[in-house]
Amino acid sequence: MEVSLRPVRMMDLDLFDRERANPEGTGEFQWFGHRPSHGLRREFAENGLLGHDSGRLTIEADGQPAGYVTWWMNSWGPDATSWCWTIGICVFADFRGKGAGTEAQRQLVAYLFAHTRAERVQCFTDAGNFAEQRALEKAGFTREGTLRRAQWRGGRWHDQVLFSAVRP
Ligand SMILES: CC(=O)SCCNC(=O)CCNC(=O)[C@H](O)C(C)(C)COP(=O)(O)OP(=O)(O)OC[C@H]1O[C@@H](n2cnc3c(N)ncnc32)[C@H](O)[C@@H]1OP(=O)(O)O
Repeated sequence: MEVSLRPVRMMDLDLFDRERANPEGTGEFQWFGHRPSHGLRREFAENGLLGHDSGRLTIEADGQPAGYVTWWMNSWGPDATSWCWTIGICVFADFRGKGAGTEAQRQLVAYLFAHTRAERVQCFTDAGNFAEQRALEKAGFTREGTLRRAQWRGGRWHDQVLFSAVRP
């Protein structure tokens, strides 16, 4: 499967909404209940979802929109000197398990190191999300540790696993 990342187009927003509408679309580890979509549309109108401190690109697989990757700024100290990117991903249900998630995250890390001065790209995922953990390892991320009871979802707390890639 040919995987690439490209800027989000207006028509992609409906696909994102469709995928965020229920747990089948988001996957069990990303379902946090119903959430508004107007913020995403407002941001799209403002900057095409390519801001200086966050961004989103559409994943294309064999020319079809197949999901999206996101990134946003986090800091482990003063913002000016200790910021890094945290990334997220959703591969649409029909495209999962075919390598798109691995390749999209590999390409996103290369993109962020090429176009920003980040030293670190990090990512956290549910302790039970083995598909994402495997995809991250295949994409070159290193497992750093467990964040205990860090995320509230589905009526209880969930451990998260932290991964990172540092500038080669
Ligand atoms: C940082 C975050 O954003 S965390 C949230 C991640 N997003 C989600 O969970 C949303 C729903 N899911 C998805 O979007 C996708 O399934 C992703 C992003 C998690 C993974 O992308 P995919 O394209 O499905 O993964 P890809 O096919 O590249 O690789 C998955 C790997 O996990 C393995 N895998 C899948 N399910 C399991 C499982 N239950 N246990 C162990 N390994 C598994 C696959 O076999 C494959 O490894 P392999 O190539 O060695 O056989």
